[in-house]
Amino acid sequence: MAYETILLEVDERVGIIRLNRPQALNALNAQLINELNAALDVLEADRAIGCIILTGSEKAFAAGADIKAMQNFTYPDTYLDDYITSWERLSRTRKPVIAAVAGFALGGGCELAMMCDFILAADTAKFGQPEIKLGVMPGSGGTQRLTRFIGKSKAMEMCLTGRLMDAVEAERSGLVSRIIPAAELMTEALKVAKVIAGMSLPVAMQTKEAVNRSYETSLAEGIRFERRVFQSQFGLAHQQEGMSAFIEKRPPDFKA
Ligand SMILES: CC(C)=CC(=O)SCCNC(=O)CCNC(=O)[C@H](O)C(C)(C)COP(=O)(O)OP(=O)(O)OC[C@H]1O[C@@H](n2cnc3c(N)ncnc32)[C@H](O)[C@@H]1OP(=O)(O)O
Repeated sequence: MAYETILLEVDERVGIIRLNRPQALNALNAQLINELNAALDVLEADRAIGCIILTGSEKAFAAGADIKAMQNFTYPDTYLDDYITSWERLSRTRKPVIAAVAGFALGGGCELAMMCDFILAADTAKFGQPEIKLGVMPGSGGTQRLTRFIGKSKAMEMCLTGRLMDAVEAERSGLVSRIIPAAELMTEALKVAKVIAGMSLPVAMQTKEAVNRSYETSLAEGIRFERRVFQSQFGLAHQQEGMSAFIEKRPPDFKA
């Protein structure tokens, strides 16, 4: 497939998807979401890929849903076409996904970043859910995920006022895992992604699934799930390889 609004590249076992509508600060329209979803399908189907990075430009990860495209939508348009549901494809990605965010991650852009497994933020990053200023509310998980990340009080303030949060506040609040100088963001993201891609792919995917389970279930149920999956990993050759490598004082080779 030829992509126009994203760039897709592979570096060793890492798939890098770069949102690429610079003239509109990567505003998210149907074409971009379709291309993003198609790229995710490609990377998920390729067993050589162990981790995915989603990133944007220096100025904007994504400035939100394309306001010009949705300005004249009617309620039947949004309801009958189930507007925005297709954006959730990212949250169903089974392989680990890192968001590398520089500049604006607003509205749907912040929501896409939160659908990733963790966020590495450049010191230039700015997060926010300013939809209320447009007369609507977040529609792609913002009210739910932001609240889980940073707690009710801060999420409520951000969603009700549209206030933006800088990288320092985002790190302090638990929205991002780390702040990185903007010039080093992609180098560092790639380094982290390669570490993950060097692990056993099934174990990394199961670990992701188990951590995500903690959002959706009781503690007892989550721990039962973790225990069953952990026990099943003793059926993988990668368990033998990982533990033998430790004992033999050599790096593990999880490629096979
Ligand atoms: C409602 C749902 C479901 C989800 C949403 O995400 S709603 C959108 C939420 N996002 C926003 O409200 C942010 C809108 N953008 C801005 O406030 C500003 O663009 C900015 C603060 C991010 C950057 O300001 P700056 O002055 O540096 O740049 P601009 O001149 O404003 O933008 C450059 C260029 O990009 C177009 N742009 C920016 N954001 C969007 C967007 N979300 N949709 C469509 N187009 C966008 C902007 O119009 C301008 O284009 P022109 O040069 O053609 O005017």
